Order: sequence, then structure tokens, then C-alpha cells
Amino acid sequence: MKAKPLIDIRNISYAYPDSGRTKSGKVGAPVLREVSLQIQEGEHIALLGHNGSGKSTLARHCNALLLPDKGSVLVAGFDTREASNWQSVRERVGMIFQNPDNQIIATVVEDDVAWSLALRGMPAEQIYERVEQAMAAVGISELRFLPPHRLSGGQRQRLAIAGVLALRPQCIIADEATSMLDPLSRQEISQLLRQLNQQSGLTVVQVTHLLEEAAYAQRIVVMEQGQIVLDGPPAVVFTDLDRLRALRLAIPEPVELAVRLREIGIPLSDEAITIEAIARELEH
Ligand SMILES: Nc1ncnc2c1ncn2[C@@H]1O[C@H](COP(=O)(O)OP(=O)(O)OP(=O)(O)O)[C@@H](O)[C@H]1O
Repeated sequence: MKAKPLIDIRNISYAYPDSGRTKSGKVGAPVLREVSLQIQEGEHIALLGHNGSGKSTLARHCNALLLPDKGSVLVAGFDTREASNWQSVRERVGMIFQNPDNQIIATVVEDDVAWSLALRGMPAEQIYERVEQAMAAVGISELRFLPPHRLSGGQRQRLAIAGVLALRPQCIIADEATSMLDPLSRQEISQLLRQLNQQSGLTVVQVTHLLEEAAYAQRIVVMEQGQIVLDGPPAVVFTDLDRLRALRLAIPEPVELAVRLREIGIPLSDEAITIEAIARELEH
């Protein structure tokens, strides 16, 4: 029997209160249209789609920042429509966003990781232990006494992740968390999220418009016009490149390379979608 999903999105529709109102006062087309998605504990999902497809709106439903007009979202069984469940939901699902500065509050790195715990009235000893662990997990322990504004963009995103990890969530949703970073920092943050998933079993939902980031996830979910149009493991999703192009997603260079190599007779499996995987297969 399949385990109960950590996040169970059941047939939700959503329109922003001020979106698409016509002169006659009618609300326009919903931004989410009857979306269902089950996220199992321990999964690493890449949520993809072109600009405006509804990724962020869906992500914000997963920790009750937005509530569905129709349908329901259950997080570990807690229905987000009940205000009394919001704390339980947000303890389980943490979010990081494009701009880490919007989540940084304190003037010193370690205080910033600690503040949400202090806010919950946690004993000092427990706060200390959690802050140490969270900073170590994201590799910022040596930056602990610095003011956050002295950190690079990538380091500030790590700090935002540490702040969420300190709350010990079951799931972290990274909403375009790498899009403001340079290519190297982008890779490092993606790698960190992967590591947290693989080593700590943290459920990770990575919202992105980059297929190259998604190639490393276990499951790719693609949205278009407020609906889920593709859902499967990367090796399967990448078999239909025409479909991905039609969804206005840029095909990653390693995937194009694998196509060319197959064309000249080098046998590569469908799993050869990252440079590492291609190199592994060529070695054997
Ligand atoms: N606060 C808001 N009020 C009204 N409309 C909104 C709001 N936020 C988003 N929208 C609209 O909802 C639609 C979906 O937006 P959403 O941000 O969920 O898409 P997305 O796939 O995450 O896009 P992007 O990659 O550009 O962030 C868009 O048409 C957008 O203009």
C-alpha cells in the first residue's frame, strides 16, 4: 500500500482576488485550474513551467500562504483551509524565495538562524543546538558572527535555508531560489538542496524554469496555464524533447549532447541527461 502523501493537493482551483476582473466585475480565468498533486515524504521534485504558468501560486498553497478557492490541500493530514492548522502546516513545510533578503531579519548571521526559534519560546540550549546544526548543514558556521549584508548572494540564500532548517521541517519549497544567483552559486544551492534530500531525507520541491536544474530531481512536474501537463522521472520526461520545447522550456546542453552522441552511434541510455551521467556511461 502506498504511504499517505506528505502534501496532498486535491483538485484545487485558485484566482487572485484582484486578477482578471473585467469592467463588469467578473473574475477572470483562475490561475490554477483543478490541480491535483501528491508529494510523498522524501521526494525531490522539480516544479517547472514557463513564466506565469502558476508554479509559485501552487507552491504557496503548500504552506497555507494561499488557500484554494475550490478543492483542498492537506499537509500531513492537516487541511490548510482551517486557520487552526496553519501552524502545524508551516512547521512541516518551510519556504525559501528568490530574494533571501526578504527572509533575513537579524543583524548577525547566527541570530538570524535563531530568531524564529526564540519567537516560539524554545529553551536557549535547544536553540543553540538547532542553530549549530542548521548552520553546519548549509556550510555557514564560519560566517556566524558576520552581519548578513557582508555575505554573498549564495551565502545569504544558505542563511535563508538555515533559518528554515532550524525549524526542522519535513519539506522545503525553494521558489526560484537560485534565479538571482550567478551560475556557480546557483549550482551550489541546487547541490545543497539535493544533499539535504539525499542525506537527511528532507522532501524538496524546487520551483524553477530551468530544465538543467530539474534534471537532478527524482521527479519533474511541469505546469502550463495553471495545470499540470507532465509528471514523471527526468529520464522519461526528457524523452520527448519536442514537447518540452513546445512548453517553452530550454533543453539543457547535456541532453542535446546525448542526442548528438546517439546520432553518431554511441549508445546512451535515457538516464544520460546530466554531464555526470553521460561521463559515467561513456566510461563503461
Ligand atoms: N499577487 C498576484 N495578484 C494577481 N495576479 C497574480 C499575483 N501573483 C501572480 N499572479 C498572476 O498569476 C499567474 C501565475 O503566476 P505565478 O507567479 O504563479 O507563475 P509562475 O509560473 O511562478 O511564474 P514565474 O516563473 O514568472 O514566477 C500570472 O499570470 C501572474 O501574473
